[in-house]
Amino acid sequence: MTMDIKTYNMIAPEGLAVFPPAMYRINQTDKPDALLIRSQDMHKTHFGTSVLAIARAGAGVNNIPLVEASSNGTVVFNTPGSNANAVKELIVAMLVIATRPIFSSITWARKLNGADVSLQTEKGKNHFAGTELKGKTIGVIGLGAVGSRVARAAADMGMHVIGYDPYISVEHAWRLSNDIPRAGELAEVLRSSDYVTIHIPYTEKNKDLITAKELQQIKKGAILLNYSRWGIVNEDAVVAALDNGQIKQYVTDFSSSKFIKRDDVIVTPHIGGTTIEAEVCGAKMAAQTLRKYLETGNIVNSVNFPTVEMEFASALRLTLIHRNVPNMVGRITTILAQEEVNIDNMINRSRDQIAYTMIDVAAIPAEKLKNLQAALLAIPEVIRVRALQK
Ligand SMILES: NC(=O)c1ccc[n+]([C@@H]2O[C@H](COP(=O)([O-])OP(=O)(O)OC[C@H]3O[C@@H](n4cnc5c(N)ncnc54)[C@H](O)[C@@H]3O)[C@@H](O)[C@H]2O)c1
Ligand SMILES: O=C(O)CC[C@@H](O)C(=O)O
Repeated sequence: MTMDIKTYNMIAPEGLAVFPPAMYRINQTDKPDALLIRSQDMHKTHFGTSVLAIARAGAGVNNIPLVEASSNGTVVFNTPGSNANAVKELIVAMLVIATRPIFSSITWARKLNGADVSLQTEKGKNHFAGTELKGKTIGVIGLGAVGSRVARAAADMGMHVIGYDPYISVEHAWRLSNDIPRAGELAEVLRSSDYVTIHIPYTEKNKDLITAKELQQIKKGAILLNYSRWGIVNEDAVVAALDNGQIKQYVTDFSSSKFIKRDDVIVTPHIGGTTIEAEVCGAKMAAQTLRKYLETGNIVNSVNFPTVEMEFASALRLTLIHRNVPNMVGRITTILAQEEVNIDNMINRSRDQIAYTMIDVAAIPAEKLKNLQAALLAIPEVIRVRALQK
């Protein structure tokens, strides 16, 4: 088996090294079996039905058309938590940068000259008094991989933390210690926080989560941080809230022409996950997840398919992507029975409109396998059938 992988964006070489050259070709065809991407806008990038899977090295998947991918039978993966520490560390830095005049003091100190620089420094430093984070309240919206780490770090710096995440996973709830209270409503967080930091995915539901109404509820003079995505915070509403003094500063990873040259907006160029460690971790995780799927059919860390794992112990594995409708298992196994193929092991899982079935069987002659695959694909609700040799 030789498979083709196509990459978009800069993928760390450590990730590409996960693909053995004897089995995989990288960027050698326009009809790849799988894609390995970062922020490439796949809504605007054509990917054909040859693409079995797309792995996103990173957390956000709003750059991938998930509904279209599911209906093509394309499994989409991300790398949960791979860059969460990088974002957390940047948030800690941005909280301090927003709170103390670090850049202006450095710029001033650089301009000094003469033999008495140290004296001038001591004299001038009073212009650069900041405040401390300790004792202030921070609202953390979204308590997943990033938000739960930010909440912990803020608490460790002596901040009062209020979390808000109505959909928190059991795993992340466990990670969050009991000393971090959780609010039942967004307004509660906005009302009482000196800093509000947002760590949620961009989805239709989260579009414009923070707009004029929410910015009216926010504590006067608060600092708002958005290291999640464009579109979650309404830019016009932010500009208005800065102009009328409702918020003191907006700190974001997502640039806009509306923010250029504003002293009360700090923009970083989407570098939340841009550390060597996070890029290596994300690329390796994405590549390993792709290999697992391509070679065994097992699915982990998918954002549009169920998690499905079964030990690959037989000579042949059939994987079927199909619509999630009643009696599919019955129809599939009937065809196997008609073809006189005995099932060694089988698993079926579903997620929303899509379902996935893996069936392990003993070796089958090539012609018989071809007929079996054709018969399975002829079931109208079946989208894709693969046969994997162990
Ligand atoms: N700036 C960057 O470079 C960078 C890096 C990593 C992640 N991100 C962004 O941050 C997002 C979060 O990353 P993560 O790794 O923590 O993801 P995650 O999936 O681990 O956590 C997201 C959390 O947000 C919660 N949530 C969803 N909608 C919510 C809402 N309306 N209110 C409150 N909580 C809500 C979910 O329940 C989940 O717990 C990503 O989707 C991505 O868009 C940006
Ligand atoms: O690939 C990147 O650098 C961005 C990553 C980040 O936005 C994410 O969603 O994980």
